[in-house]
Amino acid sequence: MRVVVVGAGFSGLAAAAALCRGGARVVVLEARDRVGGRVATRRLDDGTALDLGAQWIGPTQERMAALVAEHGLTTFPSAAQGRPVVRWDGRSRETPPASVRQTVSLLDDLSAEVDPAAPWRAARADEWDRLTLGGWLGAAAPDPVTARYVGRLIAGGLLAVDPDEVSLLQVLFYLRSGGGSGLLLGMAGGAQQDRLVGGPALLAERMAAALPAGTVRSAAPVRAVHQDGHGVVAYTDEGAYRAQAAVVAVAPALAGRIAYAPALPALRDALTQRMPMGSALKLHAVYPTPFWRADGCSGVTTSTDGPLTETVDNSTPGSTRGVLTAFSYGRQARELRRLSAGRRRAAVLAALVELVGPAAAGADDLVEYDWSADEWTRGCFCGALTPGSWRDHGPELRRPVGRVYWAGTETATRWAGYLEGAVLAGERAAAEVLAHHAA
Ligand SMILES: Cc1cc2nc3c(=O)[nH]c(=O)nc-3n(C[C@H](O)[C@H](O)[C@H](O)COP(=O)(O)OP(=O)(O)OC[C@H]3O[C@@H](n4cnc5c(N)ncnc54)[C@H](O)[C@@H]3O)c2cc1C
Ligand SMILES: [Mg+2]
Repeated sequence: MRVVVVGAGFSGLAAAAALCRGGARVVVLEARDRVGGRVATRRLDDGTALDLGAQWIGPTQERMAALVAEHGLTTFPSAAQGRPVVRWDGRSRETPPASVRQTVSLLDDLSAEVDPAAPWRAARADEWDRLTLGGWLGAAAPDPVTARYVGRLIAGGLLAVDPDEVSLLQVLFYLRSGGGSGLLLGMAGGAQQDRLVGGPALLAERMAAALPAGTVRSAAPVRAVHQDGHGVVAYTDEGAYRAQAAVVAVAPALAGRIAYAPALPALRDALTQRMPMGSALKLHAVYPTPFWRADGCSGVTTSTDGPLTETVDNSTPGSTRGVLTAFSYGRQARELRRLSAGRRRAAVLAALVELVGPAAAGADDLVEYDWSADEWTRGCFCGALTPGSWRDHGPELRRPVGRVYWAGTETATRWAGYLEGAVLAGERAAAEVLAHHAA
């Protein structure tokens, strides 16, 4: 059997490997001139490596751990020594008040009622999907500052959206899919625990290299997918690829930009119109040294206000330079995007000064990459359904359309939105193809 995979991100690469193991002949068509999708490494002239896209893996992300080992790579723990700073309504403290833990625990409790494979079946699904996280926090959080902080951390930190543009149900799904807030928000013991030596782009390259020679065609954007009773044809600018089945391993927002013949069923197409990509900016401030460590600070900050929701010490072992990586989400990221590069740099450095002290003004460099402006990603970290969309459109996330199967991290039921979810989704789609079409 011949199968065409659209997209050589982690999901497409994992699907291709699983299909090959199952005896299929596979071609992976990738729009970019590189594999990996939402991962990329930038090397500074002194060798300091910056992960512009995904970078962390952690406990319970078993497929990623296995792939790292299988492809001869290793991890190192994220830097976490020293005191964190919580910027709370204009003042600095070391930990957030107990009201934060209480409010996040309420979310964890509610998420226990959501099956990540079918969130629309939760007893209170309709109520929770009508309500935005911001609306829920307004009533459930004990005070407005707690509401703001939790909104920024959960809607922003997890989905890169504003609390007012995401439903409570979507948030509960996401919390459940990643195993709860303790895992999702954690550095040591959580999703931000480890980084890959050489960066995740290197793993993607090795996954591609392990496929039979010639499997991956890069610089081959798929413009159209046609199907009939006999097979599918994927059209690129260079040629047509025939197969028995196709796995589309891109986010729904991008899958919807491909032309299908026959046209997609109404509900499936409507799903692609209701799952916008998040709005995160990941910015790396590069310093001669990690100066914050001398003050006993970890470089890990969170805040209730300002353009940056969180920062981490992202310095790399082997480099003497200090890297402070900052994240801006939703509306704050959109406001930063509207500024000129010079003004954005000034705004980011001013925010860093407030978080870690005056030395933050002396950055050698501020390295940014805007995934929202990248035509083959269009936003990050992932896509999320808009409020009110789960009941009618959620069931279409993984439902095949004839010979076309859907992968990509957005379709995962475990670790959706993460590299782990991407791999699991690719392997699930591959299993569906192998089960329905004779090898
Ligand atoms: C800044 C940032 C930070 C992140 N941090 C983390 C993290 O620390 N840990 C974590 O686990 N996850 C993180 N994520 C999320 C993670 O990157 C994604 O979940 C994962 O990479 C998604 O993989 P995918 O294969 O589903 O999609 P993608 O990586 O988007 O792959 C899709 C591929 O399809 C290609 N493509 C698109 N359209 C077409 C077309 N028409 N024809 C052919 N090819 C096409 C794209 O070029 C791309 O290569 C982060 C993401 C970003 C951007
Ligand atoms: Mg992919």
